[in-house]
Amino acid sequence: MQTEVNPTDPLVRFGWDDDWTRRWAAFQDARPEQHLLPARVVRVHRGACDVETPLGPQRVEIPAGHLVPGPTTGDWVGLSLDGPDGARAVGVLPRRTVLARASVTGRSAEHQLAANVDTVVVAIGAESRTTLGRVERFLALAWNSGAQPVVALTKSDLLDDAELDEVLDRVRADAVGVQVVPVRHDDPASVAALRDRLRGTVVLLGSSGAGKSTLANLLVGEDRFAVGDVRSVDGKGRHTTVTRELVPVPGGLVLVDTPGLRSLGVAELGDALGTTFADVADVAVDCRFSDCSHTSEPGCAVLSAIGAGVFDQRRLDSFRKLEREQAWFASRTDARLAAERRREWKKVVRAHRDRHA
Ligand SMILES: Nc1nc2c(ncn2[C@@H]2O[C@H](COP(=O)(O)OP(=O)(O)OP(=O)(O)O)[C@@H](O)[C@H]2O)c(=O)[nH]1
Ligand SMILES: [Zn+2]
Repeated sequence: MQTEVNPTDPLVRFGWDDDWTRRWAAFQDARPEQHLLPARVVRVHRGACDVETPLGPQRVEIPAGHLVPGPTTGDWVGLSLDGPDGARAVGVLPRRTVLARASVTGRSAEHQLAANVDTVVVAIGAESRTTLGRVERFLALAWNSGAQPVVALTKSDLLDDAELDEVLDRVRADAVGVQVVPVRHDDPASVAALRDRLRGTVVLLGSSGAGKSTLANLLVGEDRFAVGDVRSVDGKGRHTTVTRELVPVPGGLVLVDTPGLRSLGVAELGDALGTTFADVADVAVDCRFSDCSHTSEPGCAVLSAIGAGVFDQRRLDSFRKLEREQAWFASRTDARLAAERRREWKKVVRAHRDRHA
């Protein structure tokens, strides 16, 4: 008896699903003359990537500028095996989602953290009194990527029941449309409850010490990620996971390990800001003036809602802060584009002058 072996089966552990089968068929149809293999980017190096292929892991060279967009962790790529010097990536499959942030260097280019993420787990230490503004920022980042956010309220064992209920209420009120799940490392049932809400490729985001590595280990079922007060001795400060990796989780998830996001900028959030602050945005449509700043205008529905206790002033402030940041980012991007246009224009002018000199 013969059973059909699907050549992409080994990739299921790395997130291959029916949707990717379809996307892959379209990708191949566009390149009928090539023999291609699908592969997922597990780790990105300068000029090369580690990928997982149906034949196992492999390192492929990616010459600078060879692939646009450059592959990022989580991308699916097409590998050609026809070349003289081993596997070569010929293209990146259209992405389902992209998790990105404004670059740490302050330059205006977005910094891509991971591609094709389905679920973003925002880890918040229940005991940490994390400013909720920070949570909203992580949520906005998640919504903006196209992935579904879920909040894990970690270390819930550090609070008594009454305290936990209070924190849960507070976080649930601010995480509009997002499941908030309390977890603790000594309670497997709490981890299972979280896991039930995850699907596909999963990223853990959260402040340093929020318990991401602990949670990752619990999900994977082994101690793969360094936990806790490990500090590097190179003087650079904290020890965190430095390479992003895809780790298959038993039961069909793929975990992307991201280093602690220390300076988390908000790139162009677009609609994501409105989704994160759906409660405020829903009310704001009832303001008398369409450009209401919700500070002192008559007929401001947002201020009325704050007065009536629908949400608090802090939430509005947080919304405004992220809005300002977004506007700043957009202006930086505009400035950069304008500078590029000027440079292009100078080239044109110079070429013109040279021709007529
Ligand atoms: N009491 C308690 N402590 C926890 C729990 N989860 C994590 N911790 C502790 O919190 C500390 C930080 O946990 P990590 O998992 O390293 O946090 P992290 O978010 O990965 O931190 P970075 O790697 O710096 O980003 C460690 O000392 C953990 O032992 C929990 O459920 N309960
Ligand atoms: Zn208003």
